[in-house]
Amino acid sequence: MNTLIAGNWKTNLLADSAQALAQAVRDHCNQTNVCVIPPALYAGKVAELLATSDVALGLQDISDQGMGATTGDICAQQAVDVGAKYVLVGHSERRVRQFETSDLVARKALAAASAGLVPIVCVGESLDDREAGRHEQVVGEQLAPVIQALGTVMDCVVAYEPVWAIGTGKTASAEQAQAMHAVIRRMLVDAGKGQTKILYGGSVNAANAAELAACPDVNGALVGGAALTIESFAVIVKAFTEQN
Ligand SMILES: O=C(CO)COP(=O)(O)O
Repeated sequence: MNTLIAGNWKTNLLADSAQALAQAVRDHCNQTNVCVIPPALYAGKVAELLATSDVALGLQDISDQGMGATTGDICAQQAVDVGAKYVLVGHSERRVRQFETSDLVARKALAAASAGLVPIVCVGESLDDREAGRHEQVVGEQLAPVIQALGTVMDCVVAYEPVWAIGTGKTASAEQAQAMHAVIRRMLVDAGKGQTKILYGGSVNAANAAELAACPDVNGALVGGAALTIESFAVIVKAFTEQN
């Protein structure tokens, strides 16, 4: 199964609903190519619920620093300790609201990989960038420092999430997604990382998943809103699993 379908729960859900959703994913999508990414506060409980399943756990962010004096952060070693396999770095909500630079994102990706986590590196252009025709350049500039920082590390995932498609109900068309994924693929191939999975994220839902999954360079999905109900998430998981 050369695909990955990750549900990013962002800052949604409380303890009870997070546990109920984890149980539902375990019961309906018990596959090694599925990952849930709950709020960090609930990661321990979710990890317990997933312990006997094939579903992987991810976290939404980590510090670029190791253990020590970084109040409020979570370090890579702690993410491993709680049972995480994946960690998102560079989500646009953090690039925009927490002013994260691509250099910081690259350091986070390296911190994750060095601790044995698989970083899911998020890249994506704003609406202004797309309308100005700068989208490929912007995504290239976001990805380049990460590729350089990761060096010979092979176990990473890239998620292309156009900012204008996140939470807006406005998905990139299959053509737009494939075109950008092909650009990303070329960069990865040039760096000797051609086998890296490239996920698409941004208003993926039960209705559009199959069309996106059919794109040759779309190897999975990073799902936000539609990952919060098992009905839609299970349909997305099935669509990508069948294509890959
Ligand atoms: O940001 C996303 C996943 O990380 C996408 O969110 P939506 O699926 O809600 O658009």
